[in-house]
Amino acid sequence: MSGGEAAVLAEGLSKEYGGGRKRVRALDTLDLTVRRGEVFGYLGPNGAGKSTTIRMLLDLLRPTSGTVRVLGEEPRSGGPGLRRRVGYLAGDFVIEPRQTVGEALRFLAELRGGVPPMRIEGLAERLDLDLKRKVRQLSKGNRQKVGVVQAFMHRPELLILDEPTSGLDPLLQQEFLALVREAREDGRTVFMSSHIMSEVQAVADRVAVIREGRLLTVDTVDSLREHAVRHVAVRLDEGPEEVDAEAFARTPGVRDLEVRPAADAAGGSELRCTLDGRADGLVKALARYGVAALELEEPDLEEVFFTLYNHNGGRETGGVTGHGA
Ligand SMILES: Nc1ncnc2c1ncn2[C@@H]1O[C@H](COP(=O)(O)OP(=O)(O)OP(=O)(O)O)[C@@H](O)[C@H]1O
Repeated sequence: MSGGEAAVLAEGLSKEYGGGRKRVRALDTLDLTVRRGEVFGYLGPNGAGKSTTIRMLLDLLRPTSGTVRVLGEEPRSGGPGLRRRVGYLAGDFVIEPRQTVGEALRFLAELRGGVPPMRIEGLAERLDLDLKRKVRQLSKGNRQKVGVVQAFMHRPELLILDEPTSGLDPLLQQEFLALVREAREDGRTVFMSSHIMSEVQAVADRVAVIREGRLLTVDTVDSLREHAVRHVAVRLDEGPEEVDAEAFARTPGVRDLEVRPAADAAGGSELRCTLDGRADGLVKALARYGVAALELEEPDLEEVFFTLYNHNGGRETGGVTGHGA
């Protein structure tokens, strides 16, 4: 095993479906490195190419061109040995409907070289999954839980999760995110795709954003947050006529400035603006005044993604939501 290598390495990875006039370029010369031990979010709207990428990592699809390595091996030649080191949750996870959940999981556990029954029971309990139910009786959310358990149960070095929280209710999404954090604490690597920023920002160290098969950006969540737009509201003791609005408007990062009399009759004024990036300039400009109250909204990374999706490359895309749709 080559511990120093990246968990996932893709170079010039491209995939085309179909031929002739029906040809679809689903992925276009993608370069990607997922480091060992990180939680890596893979974000993009529907149809961006996320599942296509993931299927190539698992050798369920072969690239049209380019190369990919997973845990230092080529998916194509890694065989069962490599598959045991990886936990995979497919976007369209399906299992044999006639078995009970427990039987299905025990069967999958055998394929992965064995898993202590307590481990399966513990995960099922955390996700509130009944092992005695027949698979065919399960709701979509419960089937997704089976998918989560089978991906995590053998403590794989690398977890590859395609839209893992789809169908899970909010409480279980939290439990799922706790599992992801625990995997990272154990030094394992998680690669998870999503079209929802909020769930990824809660756990990911870095995120890649793709659209129409191309990589738009790769960055740490912290850095994205630092560069994100925030809405600011400040209550000043001074009235609007005493506030130098122009000086504020010139402050680096400040946009959409408004200064108006405070809503109540107590005098003073209310300053509102949006802030791009760091807050230093604004804080220094405010220091000249009496600041009665200050609200600095947490940066909304969803806005960053809307901007990336909609302004990079010019064409509009849909399919991005801010909530667990
Ligand atoms: N088997 C296929 N044959 C033809 N085109 C395909 C096939 N699979 C995917 N595509 C197309 O390739 C593009 C990328 O699809 P992909 O499923 O990888 O996107 P995705 O980001 O995973 O989106 P979603 O979240 O909707 O699954 C889309 O335009 C899709 O229509």
